[in-house]
Amino acid sequence: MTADPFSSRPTPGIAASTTDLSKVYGSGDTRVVALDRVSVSFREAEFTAIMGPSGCGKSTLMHCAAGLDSVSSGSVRIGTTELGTLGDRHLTELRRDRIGFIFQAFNLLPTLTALENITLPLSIAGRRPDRQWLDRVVSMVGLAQRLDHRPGQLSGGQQQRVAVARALATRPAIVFGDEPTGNLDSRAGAEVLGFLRDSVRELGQTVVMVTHDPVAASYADRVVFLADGRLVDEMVRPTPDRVLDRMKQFDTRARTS
Ligand SMILES: Nc1ncnc2c1ncn2[C@@H]1O[C@H](COP(=O)(O)OP(=O)(O)OP(=O)(O)O)[C@@H](O)[C@H]1O
Repeated sequence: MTADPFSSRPTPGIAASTTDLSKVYGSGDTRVVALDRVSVSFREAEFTAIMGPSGCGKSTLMHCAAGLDSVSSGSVRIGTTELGTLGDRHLTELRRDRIGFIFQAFNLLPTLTALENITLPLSIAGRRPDRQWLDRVVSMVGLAQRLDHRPGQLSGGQQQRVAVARALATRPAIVFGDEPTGNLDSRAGAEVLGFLRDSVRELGQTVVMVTHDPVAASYADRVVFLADGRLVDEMVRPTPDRVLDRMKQFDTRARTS
């Protein structure tokens, strides 16, 4: 019998989850265990930051959870759908229709206007934009006056706002950001983080963001900490100082072990 990815019951309020997720790169001398049996849930309408020392597996976790990378063992769910049961075509459709992505590099198409970039995922999917939703997203990120501009005519912060609006345009089940403010100065970064938080508070979006910046993490509702490929801690209602203190413990441990 073929496994039906839609058959099993979802856990209410969970937008995405991993169960005993492991990811191993290479083999023999070059074998790296990037993730070691990580089980984590991302609740709906919650903003989660993933933190931890460099090389601890943050990006790998995000890429596996978003179906951008294969897993070595364990499972990943987006809503009710277990990604391991999907073939390539269904996985591509799921990424396109149900996941929004924001990367450090804005990844906008230079020849398209801001509006065309924002609606591109919908155009590719052959979907009509939900006008009301689009208007809310565009006004939330403050781009109403810039929709006809091309990326080259926008500042870095404005370009990343276009990328945020593009990620939200399809009204995805979950938005994943990999260091979304990594290329921005602190003011533009704060704006983008504010918009991500607003998308959670005002629009009920679910956002998961990888960051190394305690200030960025403090915009989240919850921070999960990875170390050496394992989930080691979590913090609710983080502040920059508390996150910084927690990160310092990793540094101390690394120096004394
Ligand atoms: N394609 C790959 N091939 C081999 N090893 C990899 C690959 N991608 C990542 N790794 C290794 O897996 C581990 C986790 O990498 P990952 O990029 O997820 O860490 P990270 O926490 O995001 O790091 P950083 O904060 O420095 O970006 C690291 O040891 C890394 O060297």
